Amino acid sequence: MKEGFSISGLYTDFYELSMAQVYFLQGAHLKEAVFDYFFRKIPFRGGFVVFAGLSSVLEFLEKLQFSSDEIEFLRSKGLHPDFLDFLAKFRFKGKVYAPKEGELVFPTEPILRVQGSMLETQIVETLILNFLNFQSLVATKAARMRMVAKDKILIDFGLRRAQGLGGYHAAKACMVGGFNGTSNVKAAYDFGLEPVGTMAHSFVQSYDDELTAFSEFAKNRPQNCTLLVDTYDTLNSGVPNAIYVGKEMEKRGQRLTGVRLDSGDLAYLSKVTRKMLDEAGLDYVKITASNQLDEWVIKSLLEQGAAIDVFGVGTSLVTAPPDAALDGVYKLAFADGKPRIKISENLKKVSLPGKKQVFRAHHSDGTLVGADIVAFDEEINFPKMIHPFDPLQQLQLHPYQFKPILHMVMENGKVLTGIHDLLTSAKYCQEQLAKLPDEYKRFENPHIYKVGISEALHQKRIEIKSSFKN
Ligand SMILES: Nc1ncnc2c1ncn2[C@@H]1O[C@H](COP(=O)(O)OP(=O)(O)OP(=O)(O)O)[C@@H](O)[C@H]1O
Ligand SMILES: O=P(O)(O)OC[C@H]1O[C@H](OP(=O)(O)OP(=O)(O)O)[C@H](O)[C@@H]1O
Ligand SMILES: O=C(O)c1cccnc1
Repeated sequence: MKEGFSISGLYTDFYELSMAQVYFLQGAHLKEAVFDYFFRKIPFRGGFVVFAGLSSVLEFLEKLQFSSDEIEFLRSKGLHPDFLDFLAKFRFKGKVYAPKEGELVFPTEPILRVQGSMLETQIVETLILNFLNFQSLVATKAARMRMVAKDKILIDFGLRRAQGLGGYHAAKACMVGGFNGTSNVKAAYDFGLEPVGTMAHSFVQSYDDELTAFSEFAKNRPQNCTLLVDTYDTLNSGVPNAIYVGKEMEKRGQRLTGVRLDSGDLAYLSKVTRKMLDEAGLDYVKITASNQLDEWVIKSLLEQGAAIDVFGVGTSLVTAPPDAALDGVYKLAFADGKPRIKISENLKKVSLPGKKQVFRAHHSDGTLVGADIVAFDEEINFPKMIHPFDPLQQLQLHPYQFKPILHMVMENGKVLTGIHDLLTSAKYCQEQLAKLPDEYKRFENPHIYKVGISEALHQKRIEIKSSFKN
C-alpha cells in the first residue's frame, strides 16, 4: 500500500510555518510538545465514528521533507534564511500514539497523540487534520451502509462526484468502513485493490442498437461483463437483450457477470429482472443497482425485498451528506514540561491537558460497555468517571476490564505499526462493530456512548484553569 501523491512539507497552512519560524528563532523549537487530535460531534446523527486515515498520516510523516525548490519558494515568501536552512534538513522525528485504523472512536477523547519537538508537532497539524477528518468521515458513512447492506456487495463509484481529489482517499477510507471494491483505478493500483466496473450509457448509445452494444462488449470483455440495461427500456429491451447475450455467452463457454440498473424503481425492477434472468437459466447473473444510493435507500430497498446483489454508491459515499466534514481539531496538551489547556467561555471548548490515554470499558464477554475514560497515561484505577463538560455528572464504574486504545505507532519518525492492508483494517472495524451493542448503531436517536475523564485529569484541568485567573 503506497500513497500515490507527492509528499511535500508544503502540504500545510502557512501559519504553521510562521509559528515554526518564531519557535526556531527563539531557540524554543526543540522543546517537547504534545498535541491531541479529537472531534466534537458525531456526523450523520450517528452513534460512532470509524477511525481512518492513519496509514496515510504515518506514510506522510515518515517521508515528510522540503525539496530545494520548495525551500526557494519559501525564501521568496520572506521566511528567515536560518530557518530555511533548518527546514532543508528537516525530518519528522516524533512519536505518534493512535488506535488501530478501523477502531470505533467517540467525541472529546484524544484519538491521535503526536509527541515530539514543538516545531515538528506544530507543522504537521494541517495534514493530520486533512487526512483524518476526511477519511474517518467517509469510513463512518461506509460503515453505516455496510450495516444495512449486510452481506451484499458495496462498490465505490464516487470518484466523479467527489470534491476534487478527495475521491482518491475516499476509495481507501470506504474499504476500512466495509466496502468491497472501487471503480477508482488509481486507488486500486496504489492500495492493492481490484478495480471493478460495468459500462456507461455512452457505450450503449454509441451503437445503433442496444443488442449490438451488449454483444460487442460481451465478445471483447467476457471476463468482466456487466451490461447496463436501462438506457432505453429496462424490462422490454435492456433485460431481454442481456438475456440473449448471456445465452450466446453460454454457447461460447462464458458467463455473463451481471446487469446494472441505474434508474426507476430499483426494488420493483430488480425483482422482475431477477425473475426474468432465473427463468432464462441465468440465475448466476448478478444484479447491480446504482443511482443516488445512500444508507437509507439501501436499507429501504432491502426491506422491500429488492433482488440486488451489488450496490454501486457514488455521491453520498464521498461527499457524506448531510455532514460535509468531520469537525476534528488538533490541540496542544503539553509543552515545555507543562500540561496546557485552551480556555473558552464555552466549557465544551476547554481542552484536556497532559499526556493522556483512552481506556475503553469491556464486559467480561468482550462486548463494549459504552464508556471510555480519558486519563493520564500512568493511571490504572478508574472508580468513577466525570463528564468532561458537566462535572456534576459522574458515573461510578464497575470493575470492568479497561483496555487502552492508543498504541505507539511511530517512534523517532519511523513507523512501528499501524500501516495495515485495508482488508485487515476492515476486518478489525467489523469486529469492533460486532462488540458495540445495537442501541449505539441504530440510525434514529442512537444511544450516546459515554466519554468521561478521570478524577485526576478533572482536578488538573481546574488547577491549570484557575492559574490563568487574574
Ligand atoms: N424502490 C425504491 N425505494 C426507495 N428508493 C428508491 C427506490 N427505487 C429507487 N429509489 C431511489 O429513489 C431516487 C430516485 O431518483 P430519481 O427520481 O432521480 O431517479 P429516476 O426515476 O431513475 O430518474 P432518472 O432517470 O433521472 O435517474 C434515487 O435515489 C434512487 O436510488
Ligand atoms: O448516483 P451516484 O451514487 O452518485 O453513483 C454514481 C453514478 O455515476 C454514474 O452515473 P453517470 O450518469 O455519471 O454515468 P453512467 O452513464 O455510467 O450512468 C452511475 O451510473 C451512477 O448513477
Ligand atoms: O462501473 C460502473 O458502473 C460505474 C463507475 C463509476 C461510476 N458509475 C458507474
